[in-house]
Amino acid sequence: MTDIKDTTLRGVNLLRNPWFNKSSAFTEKERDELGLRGLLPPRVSTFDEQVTRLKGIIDTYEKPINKYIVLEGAHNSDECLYFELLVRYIDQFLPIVYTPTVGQACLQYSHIFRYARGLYVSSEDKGRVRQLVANVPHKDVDIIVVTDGQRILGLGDLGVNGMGIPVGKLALYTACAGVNPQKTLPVCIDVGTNNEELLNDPLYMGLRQKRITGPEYDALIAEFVDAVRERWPNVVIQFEDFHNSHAYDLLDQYKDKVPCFNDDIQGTASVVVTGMFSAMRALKQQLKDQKVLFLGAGSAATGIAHLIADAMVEEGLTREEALARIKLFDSKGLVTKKRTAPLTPAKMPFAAEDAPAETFLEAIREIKPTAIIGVSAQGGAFTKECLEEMAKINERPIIFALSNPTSKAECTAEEAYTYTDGRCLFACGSPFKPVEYKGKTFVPRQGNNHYVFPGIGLGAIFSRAKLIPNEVFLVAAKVLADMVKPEDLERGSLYPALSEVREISAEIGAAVAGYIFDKNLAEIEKPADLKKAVKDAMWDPKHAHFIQE
Ligand SMILES: NC(=O)C1=CN([C@@H]2O[C@H](COP(=O)(O)OP(=O)(O)OC[C@H]3O[C@@H](n4cnc5c(N)ncnc54)[C@H](O)[C@@H]3O)[C@@H](O)[C@H]2O)C=CC1
Ligand SMILES: CC(=O)C(=O)O
Ligand SMILES: [Mg+2]
Repeated sequence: MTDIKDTTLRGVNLLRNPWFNKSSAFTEKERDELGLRGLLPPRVSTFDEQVTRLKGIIDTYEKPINKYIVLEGAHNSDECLYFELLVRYIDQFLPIVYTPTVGQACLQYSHIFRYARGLYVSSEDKGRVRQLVANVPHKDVDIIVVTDGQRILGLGDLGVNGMGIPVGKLALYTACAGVNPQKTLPVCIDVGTNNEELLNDPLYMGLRQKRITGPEYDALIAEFVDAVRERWPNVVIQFEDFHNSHAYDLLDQYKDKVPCFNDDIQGTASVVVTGMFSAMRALKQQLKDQKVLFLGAGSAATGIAHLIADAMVEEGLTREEALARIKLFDSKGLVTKKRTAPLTPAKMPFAAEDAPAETFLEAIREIKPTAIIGVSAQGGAFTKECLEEMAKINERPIIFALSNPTSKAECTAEEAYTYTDGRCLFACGSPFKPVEYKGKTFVPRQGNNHYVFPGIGLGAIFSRAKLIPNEVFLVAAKVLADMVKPEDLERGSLYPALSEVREISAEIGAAVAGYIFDKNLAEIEKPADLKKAVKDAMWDPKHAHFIQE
């Protein structure tokens, strides 16, 4: 037997270490030689038996949040077992460790907290972030997901409670793309919170202060980026769920210096462009002929809008023509050049000359979009009237209700199919069950960055990318689109089944790595068979052997 794990841990310390613990699966010989004899029930379990046992425990809980708590228990006691469960039952457990339940977990984070995981950097740590980073037990870290908790899904400012998101995203890196969990690090930057409810919650675990911002904030982030790069020079940094007021600034500041990306701006754009490509296949139309109206004009909307424009330009439009086909409607109405407050550089290119509409419904009537894309965190904002209007204007309207968690979705799948008389092409941010409408079963799938960020990160890690160019997000969108089968489209699915996600991530990983190699942005030699090399590099959840049997 090869691959013998080397650890100095013995006895109970081994059982308490989630990277090495096999619990009841430690073999007779391991129990003898590692000081475990007597610390476990006598019969050795198989891995399958352990999976069955854990699944059985989780299945006894009805409330998703309780399933989350039990799953996190497993995450923190035996990572292999946790990830095997996720991989085997991805459809069942993704909605628990990710949206929507992770949203609930973040809301309650300081009340359900049991195990510390990852790295917390607070504004009180200014000047000593290197010491904090030195305390991290990981030898190597390939990828960090970092948030400051200010825009957690569509739930707003959750301060340090936002740590649930980096933890969940990194769980997907391992389950969906085979990134070694021992080389992943969730990070929460705590600069305070402006959420009064949390500030008044006696159990809240973050700093009890209003958020710091400005130069002090920038300096803390810079100190953090420098410290992690000093210890792990190739580490990929994924910025996640930062408020719009910081998201673009951070990306602009670091994208040409370190291998990083903003998942909400760039990962989301990639997955939504895939959804549009699939819709084009179903409609037998081209992207360059669409008119897209967004509800929301923040990080996600502008990221998507720019990548859709890029894809339209690839189809032959000039940039000006492409931009003119896209409009944004935000909390102040249609984004126009007539606004008194200056528009952000991300919004500016899409600004209409004038505001012919006060409400979103009026905007639909006026602009006559072929697609509406909701990234506004306004649950129910795609009203019956909006959906009916879209169905009046279009034979097959494109309706993407992408806000998370489910409570923030602009409409449900059922509403979308019902109010468009079963004619719409629909995608959602959080999962919805299949919908029966007039004898047909529609299977809505998620236009959620989870289809792409694990593969993009995998490609960047594999190639030891120096930088992550924006073009890879269109590369990933095309790879994912190619994996959508005619049978998927038949059922109204604009994305492949989640059960294929490891294959999807391997394909995206290879394509992204290929792009990075070709642009001379890789720090290693390109292997002859890149796809095989990427696949071979993926980590599988299998318990280690500690002793030659
Ligand atoms: N499906 C997916 O993969 C992703 C979904 N999202 C979701 O998109 C939502 C927005 O995320 P971000 O763009 O990062 O947030 P953001 O805060 O940057 O943008 C929100 C936008 O919604 C607008 N808005 C607020 N109230 C509105 C109203 N009543 N009517 C019209 N517009 C309104 C705001 O003006 C702003 O432009 C969140 O719910 C998030 O969960 C974000 C990233 C990925
Ligand atoms: C999916 C995601 O990244 C978000 O809702 O923020
Ligand atoms: Mg996000």
